[in-house]
Amino acid sequence: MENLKQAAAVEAAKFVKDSMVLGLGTGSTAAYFVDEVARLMTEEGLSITAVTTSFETASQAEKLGIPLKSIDEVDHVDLTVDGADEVDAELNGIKGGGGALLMEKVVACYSRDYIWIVDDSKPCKQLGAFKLPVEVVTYGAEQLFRIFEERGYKPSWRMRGDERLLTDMKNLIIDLDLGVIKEPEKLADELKSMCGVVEHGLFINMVKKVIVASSEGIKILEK
Ligand SMILES: O=C[C@H](O)[C@H](O)[C@H](O)COP(=O)(O)O
Repeated sequence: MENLKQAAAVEAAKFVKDSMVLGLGTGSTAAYFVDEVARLMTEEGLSITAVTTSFETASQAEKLGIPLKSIDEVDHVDLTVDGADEVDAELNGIKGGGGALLMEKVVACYSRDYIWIVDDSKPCKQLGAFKLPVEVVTYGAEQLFRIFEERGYKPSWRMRGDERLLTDMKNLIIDLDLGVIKEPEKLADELKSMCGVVEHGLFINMVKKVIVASSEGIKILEK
């Protein structure tokens, strides 16, 4: 599995050009891409500026000497490369398994190009086997949890040890166990309209290319 994640990351690095502003994703697959960007800088002399999607990725990039800026300090992002938890045939997906969905979505929104790198366990027919993360402000979170229960969305708090996980942006995550999501766009609209919901892990019509690594090799899915 680790080899596949790395293979997808190395493939994505082929789209990196000198002087780019890169968005660096979060998670075990994206971490290989961050390593690869550092290698391109040191071994091939590329000059890169990066924007990160979590404190965890920022810490990795800093250790590797990749120059970082915040999303508010750059006038554009050329390319963002990130992992995903599920990807369907339309290249819609679920992200946020590592709790970084909000910063990931913000950086993706402001990126000119956006690629996902996944191993072959991630593509699926329909989204929903993976619990859908919803990031909510702490104030009123119990009300949202109760409403999700009433709607049959089987919510659970994202935990870190015995405590509710606080995201990098100091919010909570409620995971919804929805089963097959028949109408992702409708659900996305519903969630976005709920008071106190900051963001959800449905990434619809955002990614242009998905690099899938399997033991057979690399496959690139494009819109
Ligand atoms: O919050 C985490 C992110 O959305 C990750 O990109 C996603 O969970 C995939 O992570 P991994 O590559 O570790 O499976």
